[in-house]
Amino acid sequence: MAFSSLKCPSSRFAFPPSPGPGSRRVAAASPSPSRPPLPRRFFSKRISSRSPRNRHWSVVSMHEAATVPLSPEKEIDLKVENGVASAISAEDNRDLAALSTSKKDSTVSITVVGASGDLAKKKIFPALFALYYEDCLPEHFTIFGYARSKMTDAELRNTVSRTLTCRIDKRENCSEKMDQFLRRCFYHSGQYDSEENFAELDKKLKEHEAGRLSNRLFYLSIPPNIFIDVVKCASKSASSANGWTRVIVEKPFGRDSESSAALTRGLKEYLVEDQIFRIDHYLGKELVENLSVLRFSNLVFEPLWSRQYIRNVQLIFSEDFGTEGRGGYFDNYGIIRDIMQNHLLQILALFAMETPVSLDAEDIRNEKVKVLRSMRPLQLENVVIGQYKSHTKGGTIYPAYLDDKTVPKDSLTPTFAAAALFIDNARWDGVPFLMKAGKALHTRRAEIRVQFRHVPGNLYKRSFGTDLDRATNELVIRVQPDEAIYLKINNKIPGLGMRLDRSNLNLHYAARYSKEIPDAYERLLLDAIEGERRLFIRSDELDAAWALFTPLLKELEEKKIAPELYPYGSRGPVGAHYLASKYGVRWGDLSSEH
Ligand SMILES: NC(=O)C1=CN([C@@H]2O[C@H](COP(=O)(O)OP(=O)(O)OC[C@H]3O[C@@H](n4cnc5c(N)ncnc54)[C@H](OP(=O)(O)O)[C@@H]3O)[C@@H](O)[C@H]2O)C=CC1
Ligand SMILES: O=C1O[C@H](COP(=O)(O)O)[C@@H](O)[C@H](O)[C@H]1O
Repeated sequence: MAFSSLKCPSSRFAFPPSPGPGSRRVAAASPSPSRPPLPRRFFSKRISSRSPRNRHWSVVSMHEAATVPLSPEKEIDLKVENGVASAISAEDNRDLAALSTSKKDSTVSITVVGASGDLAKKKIFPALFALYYEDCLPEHFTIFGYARSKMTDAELRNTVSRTLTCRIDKRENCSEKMDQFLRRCFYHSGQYDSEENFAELDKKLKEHEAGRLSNRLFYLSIPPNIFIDVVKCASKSASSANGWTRVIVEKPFGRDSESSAALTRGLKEYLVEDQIFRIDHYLGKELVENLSVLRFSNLVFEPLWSRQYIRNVQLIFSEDFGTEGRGGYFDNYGIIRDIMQNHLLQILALFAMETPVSLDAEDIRNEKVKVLRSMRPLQLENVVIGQYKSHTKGGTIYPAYLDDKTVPKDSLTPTFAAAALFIDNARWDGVPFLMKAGKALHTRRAEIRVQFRHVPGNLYKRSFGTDLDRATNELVIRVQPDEAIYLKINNKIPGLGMRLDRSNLNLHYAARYSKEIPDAYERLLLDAIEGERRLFIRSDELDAAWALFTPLLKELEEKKIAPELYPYGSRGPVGAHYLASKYGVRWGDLSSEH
């Protein structure tokens, strides 16, 4: 199967890329004076100037050096050898051309490190299968699971097969596709800090790559304390000798500014920034991807996107289950680090950033960093924390957070937090951005709510009364479940009288689009394979995010602030309402007609 015949959407970006990423990539690939040389040869990036032919750049980039026809007057070739970027000579170019005569000559090897774990089984293998089913994976690919657990290939396949689903339901031959997919999955058992074990993996990968140009993706689905060991061994013993090597890193990226910086330093001893794909799976969610489209491609929204028209913005995450089974991990992090500092803050940055120069990853990430750096560090008086307690309902006893055996009996770790954040720039001066995240609440939901100011004057005072803010427009972007975008408007109730109500202009995805929405991990894995970095977190974004939260986290811990208890399955601590009302805000999700 050739790429031209892929069912996979061939251009996932509606607009051509900006002409500029080349220069930035050069900078990223160049070594800083203090960076030690890369342990192996990281080879070749090709950067094209804008031309009609690279309109489908995401597909082109899937094979980078292997797929782009040589055209010296239009393209800059870069060779990155021992960390040093230099132009490729004509002779090199001929070698490269020979090496890359056809895309059939390249292959992608995906190694899931921590393949025996929960995330690998629950998300990564199913996402890879979905990509395979959609013909989004290249013709030549191999998937390796790597972990310490002893397992044969057959055992891995058996385990993986239990989690694969034919999500794309109306298609036939799903079980045949599953068999084909599983035949391309293999397993290698090894230690995470053994270069020797990674060299064995390298040998096996080479056998599968069969002399083709090899591109390698490592997905670190492991606890963060072993990230550096793995990156060291993989880069020394199992990185690609002639194609790209990329590493997807799962959160948490540290616990605070210092540990995050240390992790980044550790990773950068073996990788350059461009090879590091820090994943935040909320950025791969359909409605989060759509945020920029909604805002920047609709005249009815973009001019309203500022303090002039927006009264407050709410970012809400809630789960109707507790931390059961993950208490050990969670207790070390808490809800602020688990959800707010990453998922909700990333959404906020996308929501509030200025218009980027283009849709290029660096342009978008530059704007996100700017807005994050314009934010006021969080203060204790603008934060409420909570922890769920046991609750009995309908004869069922729901456990308290502290009932988890892996959680210390006196833990003060918050399972709920609400916060008011502010962006001190011209666009958002004075507008509260309210965040709320909690476990074991009454519902599962993630949404963005934008409450607009009231229309000046009070023409309809007989209908609205004096509380004009009750009758403002509200835009709701429901990320999950049941994806939707709806706008609350004031409307005349049909009839001879003049009575108003609030009704929704509703874009309900299930009703509007027949296609099933891909899982966030599918989009992100495909992006990493294609080298598209837009939805991954750059290190300066991460620094800015930690700078906002670190002082607060330290203060909470040093002062041993006790969380307000709330019953399992409730709407959370009352303190969250007081916090919102301090800024004249009502949580939109708690109103009677949300
Ligand atoms: N699970 C989830 O829903 C989510 C997970 N994440 C992150 O993804 C990563 C993987 O998550 P998950 O699969 O749940 O993690 P697991 O705890 O299941 O760990 C994955 C694998 O890593 C190995 N491992 C576990 N603990 C240790 C240890 N202390 N030392 C060495 N190896 C260890 C085990 O493999 P073996 O013993 O076979 O070597 C295990 O199967 C983590 O960083 C997590 O924070 C992020 C978002 C959601
Ligand atoms: O990263 C995390 O996300 C999940 C929620 O993800 P979702 O896609 O199911 O909404 C959360 O449960 C977990 O605590 C957190 O680590």
